[in-house]
Formats: sequence, C-alpha cells, structure tokens
Amino acid sequence: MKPVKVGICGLGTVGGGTFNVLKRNAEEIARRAGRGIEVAQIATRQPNPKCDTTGTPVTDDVFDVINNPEIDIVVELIGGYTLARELVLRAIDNGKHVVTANKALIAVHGNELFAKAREKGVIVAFEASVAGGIPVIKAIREGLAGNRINWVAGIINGTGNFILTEMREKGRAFADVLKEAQALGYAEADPTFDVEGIDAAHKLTILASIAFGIPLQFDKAYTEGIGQLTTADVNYAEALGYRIKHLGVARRTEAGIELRVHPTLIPADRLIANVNGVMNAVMVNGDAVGSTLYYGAGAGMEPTASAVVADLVDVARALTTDPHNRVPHLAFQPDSLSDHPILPIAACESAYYLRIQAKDHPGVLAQVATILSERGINIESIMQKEVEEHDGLVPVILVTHRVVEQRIDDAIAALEALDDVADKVVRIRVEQLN
Ligand SMILES: NC(=O)C1=CN([C@@H]2O[C@H](COP(=O)(O)OP(=O)(O)OC[C@H]3O[C@@H](n4cnc5c(N)ncnc54)[C@H](O)[C@@H]3O)[C@@H](O)[C@H]2O)C=CC1
Ligand SMILES: N[C@@H](CC=O)C(=O)O
Repeated sequence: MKPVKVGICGLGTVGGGTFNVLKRNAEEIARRAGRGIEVAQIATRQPNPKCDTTGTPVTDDVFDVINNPEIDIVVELIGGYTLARELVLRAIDNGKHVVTANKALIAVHGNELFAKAREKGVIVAFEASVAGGIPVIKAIREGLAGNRINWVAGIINGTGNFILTEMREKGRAFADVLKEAQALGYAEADPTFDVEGIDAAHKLTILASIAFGIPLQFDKAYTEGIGQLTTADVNYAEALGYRIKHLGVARRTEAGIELRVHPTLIPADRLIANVNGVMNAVMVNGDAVGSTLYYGAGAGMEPTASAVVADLVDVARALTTDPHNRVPHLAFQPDSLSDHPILPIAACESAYYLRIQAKDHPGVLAQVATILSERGINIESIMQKEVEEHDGLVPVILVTHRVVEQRIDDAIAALEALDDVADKVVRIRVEQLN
C-alpha cells in the first residue's frame, strides 16, 4: 500500500521530536499502521531545528503544506489560537486529516473544528494535547467506553509539577526553576499559561468533554495557578500528612459538572501525591472499573511526539473506514452531547485547608470553632504552631470535612473580620481521591 503523506507545521520541541520518532521507528510504525508514514513537507520558522531534515522539503509558509495536494495528514505543531485555527480549518476544507498537540486550540475552538471535520468526513486527532505522552484520551474514549465516568482528577501540567517538586525537594526559587523548564522545552510559549493554570484548564476542559459527553466549555472552568503557594503551606501540609499538587478536577454531580483547576492537598500516601518533576498522572473513576491511574511524562520532545505519532498511526488505520463509523472526536455521538451545566466554583464541594494568622490571645481558637460550626463546617484536624518571632502571630492550621465552597467563603469572610485575625486566611482545597 502507498505510504501516508504527512505535512508537519512547526518544527520546535514537539515537531522536532515527531520528525525524529517517525524517522527512527519508521519500520515499526509502518508495521503497526499497515503502511508507511512519510513526512512529505515541513513548514517552520525554527532557526536551529533539533532534527536533520535533509531530503525533506522545508518551507516557511504553513499554507504551502495545507495546499499541497500530495499531503493526506497535516500535523499542527505551531501552537496558539489564531493562525493554528485558520490553518486547521483550511486543512479540513482541503479534505486533509489533522493531528494536533494544541490544547488551547482544541479547548477554545474544538467544537467548531470537530463540526467542520465531521462535515468534511476527516479526523482531527489530539491525543498529545493532554498529559503529553500518556494515552489518556484513548483510555477514556475507548478503554473506558463501558463506564459512566464519575470523576477525573489529574496533575496535567508538567511545568507546574516540575516547579513545585524542585521547590519542595531542593528549596529552589520559583523563577529559577521556571527558566529551566523553558530551556527543557516543557513550558508554553507564554509560560503564564503554565503558572496560572490556564494550560491545565485547557486540558481539563478536553478531558471533561470526553469523560462526560459534553461540549467543550473552557470559558466556564475555574482556574487558579501555583503563584500564590508558599513554602510555609507546603511544610504545614506535610506535617498534616498531605502533599500539595496542582490538580485539575472534573466531577459529575447531581447539580452539574465541577470543572476546576487549583492547588490541592492530597494525602501523602496516594500514588498521585508522589508524582514528581515533569511527570503527569490522571486518575479516572468509572462506575464499573472504579479508580484507574495513568502516569507518564507530561511534556517534552519525544514523550509528546509519542502521542502525536500514535495519532498518525490511528488516522492511517482509519483512512479506509467509513467516516460515520469512526470513533467520534469527543467519544460520544455528536447528536448525543448533553448540555450539563458547569457549576460555579462556589457550588463545588471539597474539603479545605485553612491557615489563619491569629493574634496570640486567649479564646481565638474558640472563636474560629464557633464561626465554622455555625456554618455546618466540621473540622477534621487542627494544629496550632508556636508564635512567630517576626510578627508575634500564631498560625492556626486546620483541615475541614467536605462542604460546599460557598460556606467556606462565608466562614473566611467572618474569620477575616475578627479583631484577632491579622491577615488574609489561606485556603487550599483538599481531595482524598479514593
Ligand atoms: N513542549 C511540550 O512539551 C508540549 C507542547 N504541546 C503543544 O505543542 C505545540 C507546539 O509546542 P512546542 O513544540 O513546545 O513549541 P515550539 O515553540 O518549540 O515550536 C513551535 C514551532 O512552530 C513554528 N512556527 C510558529 N509560528 C509559525 C508560522 N507562522 N509559520 C511557520 N512556523 C511557525 C516555530 O518556528 C517552531 O518551530 C503547542 O500547541 C504546545 O502547547 C503539547 C504537549 C507538550
Ligand atoms: N507546557 C505544558 C506542555 C505540555 O502540555 C506542560 O508543561 O505540561
């Protein structure tokens, strides 16, 4: 059979890795796909690509690839929303299949792209867009197709996890570790996407659609980054038996779907609490299977290329299938996507870690306990530290039972209004992930 012809747009970290893996494993890949997969053209503006493209035509105009009649599959690896959207739409219009690692593009414009792709009978594949090399989209979409998914929770930003790990284990400074993550090719072109949780929210949006059969709704995700975390809270959490991880949580509830990204305390003995460095891990809980865990490199050249190439093999295999009988883009048949509401963060439920900077006066603990109990908030554990020399304040640290966030908001407002509470109350959500 004739080889499938691929055009790669973008030869940076992921593009370079994809080119190298396709070349190095060409024989194995052809045996898996049933035919060869050949790079027919590359479009890039990368001055020093990390791969040897000798013998492959290279252009600096992505539309040369999109309009090349020889090309069956366009691989979009330039990133961003605007040009990427335009080139993917044009590729689909030209009847080409698309493989992309671009989570921003899928989370924000995916509904439009999939509709267009269905109209034209082509595939838009995006395994690399979530959790780098972990085949988690395939796992949920196909491996868990018999389940009603209850929740998905994951460490889904490699840069953020790398930063938190280096800070906790080696006491390194935030900015210094971020610089290293950029040099290693982990970070987004705009690294605030990693640090502020936007990248994780893009990925969670995609996971939630595939898990629950809902349209992509990035604009409704609650997003909090890692920038506000302090070493003090990391240490107090450890003393209480927890680790702090930046987590994406999507949960189905009676009222709607929780879609939230934030730092989270997780019991230190959970496998996911011990996922360090650039590694990612995603837990998926289904009604039949129970809890499952998927682990692997969440960013980087070849781990991400592994997912891009897997999509290429999938598309090559599907080329002969009737378009209506292919696995649907979002796992559910498009006409059965439901419009479950995404809950505002105040209606989401979790347990909470609170750190209250109290004045060293008698009766403070009693006031704290009263405020919480008046709002039906039960305390699971409480710890009072010694007076801090520099400000004379006493950190009171507690973990609550699960409660709707609105009640914690009310309690925090009441605590901060006390004369004996000197500072903003620190609040970090807690998940047991059983
Ligand atoms: N770096 C990583 O570990 C991962 C990245 N991704 C996603 O993969 C995509 C690519 O990321 P990276 O490879 O890290 O980015 P990168 O910045 O290393 O590479 C981007 C490439 O696109 C090219 N490019 C940009 N604009 C262009 C234009 N107008 N015309 C021609 N070429 C153009 C650049 O020359 C460069 O070669 C992004 O969507 C990113 O979010 C997904 C998973 C992991
Ligand atoms: N910047 C992202 C890259 C992979 O998606 C990350 O760090 O996870």
